[in-house]
Amino acid sequence: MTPPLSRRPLLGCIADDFTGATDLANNLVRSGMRTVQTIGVPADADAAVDADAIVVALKSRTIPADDAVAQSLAALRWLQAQGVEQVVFKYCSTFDSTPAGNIGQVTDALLDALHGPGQGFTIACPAFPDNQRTVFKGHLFVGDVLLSDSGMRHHPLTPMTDANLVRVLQAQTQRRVGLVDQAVVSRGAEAIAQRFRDLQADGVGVAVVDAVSNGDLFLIGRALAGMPLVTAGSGIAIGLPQNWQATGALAPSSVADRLPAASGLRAVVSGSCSVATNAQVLHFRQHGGEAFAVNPLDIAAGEDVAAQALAWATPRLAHGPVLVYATAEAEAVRAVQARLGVAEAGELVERTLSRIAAGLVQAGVRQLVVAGGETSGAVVQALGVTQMAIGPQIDPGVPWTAVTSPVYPGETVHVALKSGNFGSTDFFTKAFARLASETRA
Ligand SMILES: Nc1ncnc2c1ncn2[C@@H]1O[C@H](COP(=O)(O)OP(=O)(O)OP(=O)(O)O)[C@@H](O)[C@H]1O
Ligand SMILES: O=C(O)[C@@H](O)C(=O)CO
Repeated sequence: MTPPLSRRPLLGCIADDFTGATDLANNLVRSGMRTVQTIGVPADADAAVDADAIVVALKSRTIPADDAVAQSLAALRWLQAQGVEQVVFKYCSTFDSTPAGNIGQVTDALLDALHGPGQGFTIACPAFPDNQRTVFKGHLFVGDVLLSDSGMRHHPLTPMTDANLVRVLQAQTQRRVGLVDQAVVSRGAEAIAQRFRDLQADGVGVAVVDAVSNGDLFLIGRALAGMPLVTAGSGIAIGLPQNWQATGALAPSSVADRLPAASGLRAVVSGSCSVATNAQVLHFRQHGGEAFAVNPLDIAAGEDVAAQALAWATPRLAHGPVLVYATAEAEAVRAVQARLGVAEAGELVERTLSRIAAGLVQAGVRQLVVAGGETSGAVVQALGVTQMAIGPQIDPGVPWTAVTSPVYPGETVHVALKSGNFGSTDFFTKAFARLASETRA
């Protein structure tokens, strides 16, 4: 049964990875929506969720497109059962995908489900200016360089070698892809909405939308009022809540959840090989942090690397946060992939890091930072997490959360899921200081 109107969430979101989900939930909370994040599609179809927005976190970014579509449609059906008015399909601000998927394929499936086969219209807008992701003339920039000139060209699973999003998306979708460029966006919400109508009349099904500032995202957000499906990065959260605030359906709520006080031991598990994470690992080690490097070739050779890492970490945990990392520079990653295969290398490392994370929590870690979206997905699943409450922001896109897990009933485990490219160089030390100061009684 659909929950009563007054308790219905307004916005339902489907995120294609777990760090991306907390990133979106964080931005929604900061923009005035009480937000609940679930891990996977909850089993209870009729659960009444007391929140303005729900983010369903999937791990569907790099799985086969058919599986990603099936999981996304299951999430859509569950969100529809909650009575949501609008759905956001959230992907990476660096548009992580390949011609095999999954952004275009999932977008097609969601549009088909909402509007009928081949029908409907939506946007694609990965812009997140607070994290230096901007879209101009359909081209995605990371800081001052094109996506294809950024570290993303070496991504282990989804190397991004073309910054032209119209071209990238057209290779993944059956629908025609169009563009709403900055000249239109700067003219305001009505001009943007008119351009949506014109493009749709011309047979376009998905429009890449330029955005170079939060101001653009506000204007785009207004033009998205009533659009059943929006596909975007987390930046879009800045512009959507205003539509319900304008109708009175949403009372502005102020802040993220106040999380319980931090306690327990501290650790970082990192499987991200991004430029930012490599710098963060180096910074942690150069500033005296204790660190254990996981070598994928040792895992492939049959060594019990998880047991070795835990034996190394256990006596050190009492003295401060420890770091366990597979993070490596692009050249080293390529060498490993050449030996083991891309997917196999990724899976081996993810499985090992998630066993290590579970072992660390078993050993008393209650403050855990995880770096990397795929890695976070594996870790959160290994910890049996079902829900995450969003707390204080460490850096744009990365909040602390308090997790609910039947594996740790009654325990507070604080977890921060850091997207590969997010966070300042001193993130791994700053994060714990932030949690201590923000949750102090
Ligand atoms: N040394 C390594 N060699 C090969 N693969 C590795 C190595 N270290 C990590 N990996 C794999 O690389 C992938 C990194 O993806 P992950 O999503 O965790 O990080 P990211 O892409 O930087 O983060 P995000 O998705 O948040 O941007 C994982 O599958 C991980 O297991
Ligand atoms: O949008 C981003 O950049 C992040 O939320 C993310 O999805 C990284 O995995």
